[in-house]
Amino acid sequence: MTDKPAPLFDTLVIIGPGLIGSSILRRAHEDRRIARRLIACDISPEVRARVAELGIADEVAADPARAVRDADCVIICVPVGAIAMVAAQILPAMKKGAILSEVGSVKVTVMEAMAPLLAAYPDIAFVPAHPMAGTEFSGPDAGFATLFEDRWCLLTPPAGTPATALARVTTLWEMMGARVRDMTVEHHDRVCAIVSHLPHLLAFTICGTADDLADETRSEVLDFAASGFRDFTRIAASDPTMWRDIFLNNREALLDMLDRFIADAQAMGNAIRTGNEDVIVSRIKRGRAIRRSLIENRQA
Ligand SMILES: NC(=O)c1ccc[n+]([C@@H]2O[C@H](COP(=O)([O-])OP(=O)(O)OC[C@H]3O[C@@H](n4cnc5c(N)ncnc54)[C@H](O)[C@@H]3O)[C@@H](O)[C@H]2O)c1
Ligand SMILES: O=C(O)C(=O)C[C@]1(C(=O)O)C=C[C@@H](O)C=C1
Repeated sequence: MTDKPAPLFDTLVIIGPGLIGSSILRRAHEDRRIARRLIACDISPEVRARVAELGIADEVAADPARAVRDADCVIICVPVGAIAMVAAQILPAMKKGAILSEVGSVKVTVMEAMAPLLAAYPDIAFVPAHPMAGTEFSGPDAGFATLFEDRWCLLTPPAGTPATALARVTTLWEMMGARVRDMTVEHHDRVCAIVSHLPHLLAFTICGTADDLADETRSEVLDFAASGFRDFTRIAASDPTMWRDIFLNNREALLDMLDRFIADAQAMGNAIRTGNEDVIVSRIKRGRAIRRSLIENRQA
């Protein structure tokens, strides 16, 4: 008889088991090679009760400092603006050698807020991660075990991160089904500004613009929304707290991408105004090519 190999972590703690946190829990609950013991901790009593009902964690806790005491790895899955506050609550309680991670959609400001906290705990390895996967839904009911399948997970380890900690977090995300890439926090925030944050800004804005139109036009928007507009409304349905935090924390990169977008949109407007078919057609062809390459890379 062969002994079963030890799981990647003995105790894995998820703080904030919403869409992302509960998806990690679901996957780890299905695949017990990831962790022997799963603990979920949330500030909301309703979320805690729901996670207990769903049965996706071995324990559900209210007090973050108590929840992390035995953890080998803690992943903070709360909105970007609350990550450092949660870290300040748990770092003093974590054991030496443990790994602290988070899944926030913005990295520069999180790293700036975390650096002074982490300086007091040199024995904790901090390995930020960002799974490029999600939906417009939030909360523990929205999660699913295959959310990260074939998606990218971007890691932004600070200089000096122990190689073993980085390797374990890489393995964790690979076991979640993701493909993993390391990058700097600055590069991460610029990439996400164009591929995720600007598209959401445009979606929220176009829905607002349509809604601001006269009553008669608004009814037409609703009547005929089973079209291109509908695709914008999906991401425009996303959580206000999460997106407020993303926009305010990735301010510079997002505003830079917005300026570039406005210039390009104006160029397209000019082409339409002057009847410049070549510019119009080449833009459309570029869009089609990008869509095709996403499909080929299994990202659409
Ligand atoms: N939704 C996405 O598509 C997506 C994708 C990748 C990364 N992210 C990032 O992941 C994080 C979580 O997003 P989500 O969509 O899972 O959010 P969510 O709203 O579904 O879940 C967040 C959970 O955190 C809890 N929470 C909030 N403040 C807390 C605190 N101080 N202490 C303990 N618990 C707290 C909430 O009660 C909630 O259960 C965010 O930082 C977001 O930017 C989101
Ligand atoms: O698919 C969606 O609904 C998402 O909004 C997911 C999405 C994205 O923009 O791609 C949103 C925010 C994240 O940080 C990562 C992924």
